[in-house]
Amino acid sequence: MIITVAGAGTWGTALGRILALNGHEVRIWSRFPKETESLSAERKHPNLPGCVIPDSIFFTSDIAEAAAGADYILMAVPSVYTRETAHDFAPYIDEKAIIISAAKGIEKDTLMTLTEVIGDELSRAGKNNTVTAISGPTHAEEVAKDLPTLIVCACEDLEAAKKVQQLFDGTCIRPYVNPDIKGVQICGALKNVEAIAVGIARGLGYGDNTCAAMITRGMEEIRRLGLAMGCREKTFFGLAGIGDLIVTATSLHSRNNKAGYLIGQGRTAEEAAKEVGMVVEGMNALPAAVSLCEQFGMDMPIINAVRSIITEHAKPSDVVTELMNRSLKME
Ligand SMILES: NC(=O)C1=CN([C@@H]2O[C@H](COP(=O)(O)OP(=O)(O)OC[C@H]3O[C@@H](n4cnc5c(N)ncnc54)[C@H](O)[C@@H]3O)[C@@H](O)[C@H]2O)C=CC1
Ligand SMILES: O=C(CO)COP(=O)(O)O
Repeated sequence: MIITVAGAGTWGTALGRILALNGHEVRIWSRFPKETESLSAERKHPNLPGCVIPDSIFFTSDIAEAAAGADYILMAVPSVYTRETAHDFAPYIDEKAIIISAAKGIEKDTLMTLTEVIGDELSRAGKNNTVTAISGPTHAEEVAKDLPTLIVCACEDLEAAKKVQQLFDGTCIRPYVNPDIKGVQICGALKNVEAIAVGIARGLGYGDNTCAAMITRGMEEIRRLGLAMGCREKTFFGLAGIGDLIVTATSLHSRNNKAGYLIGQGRTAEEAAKEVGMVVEGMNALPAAVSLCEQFGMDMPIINAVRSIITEHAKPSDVVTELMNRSLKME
């Protein structure tokens, strides 16, 4: 199969590498010629130490060249660039190509999932390609080392989801299928905000009890919102749900967890994001998460706590005191 990866960050590169090693013809596109030229020449990614990029991968910053004849377009740019990238790719995408969204986020102004954003741009260009999503506990740094990893391939069209599943069969990634494409993406976007909260708790010096409690209650608030949005309950207890929240809230690879830790240690959100130096999707997703809570009338105390700290500059320790002193409830 010909697979075009849009996005030459750590995730696009790690996915491109395993798909190329699995026998597919892989092209990786980045908007920035400097990035593609350096990756093509060096065959290594600055943020994936020890990972060798196969010689067979072709890098380009030319969309027409990247998309021509591709069977799959795998979108791996950060969520805030998904719409413009889908818009720019749309005219060049083959009508039979399946789109795979690998980024995690919700569009701030429309509250669309990223597959909805991509579908919207395709339909504006007169296209109706099937759009799928992949998600799960998947740090690029570990996939780049071929460590066993599990994902879900999500699409209401199960045949399309199974085709995406087939692409990964034989790699270090064991792929499952999940028809609940909305639930999978709500989990992927919101777990990043919850992971910032857990990172803040760590940065404040709290212990494993606190972190486990926040992961558990964080998942519960995502589940409540997801159910109100019509998602499948099982998704929240699966790879894209609790699986991804656990890895993001506990892994030293996690940019969201790291940004939260730095905030807990006293940095501002801007300073923390700068220090992390890669995309912190939980910060991008925060406004949409807050809007969804309001729209669906949901009480989401941990997401609200992150909002108070990041957007209202509340003192993290005061916010934790407030959380602990909320009225007593049934679990
Ligand atoms: N890194 C990981 O372990 C995983 C990341 N993801 C998701 O994948 C997405 C991408 O993340 P990473 O690869 O880690 O990001 P990254 O921070 O490594 O890379 C950012 C990339 O964004 C691209 N970019 C910057 N401005 C752009 C623009 N205007 N248009 C198009 N591209 C632009 C750059 O080419 C750069 O390579 C995120 O949504 C992330 O949540 C999902 C699973 C795992
Ligand atoms: O989505 C991810 C792991 O599944 C990556 O998380 P971070 O963006 O926090 O590194």
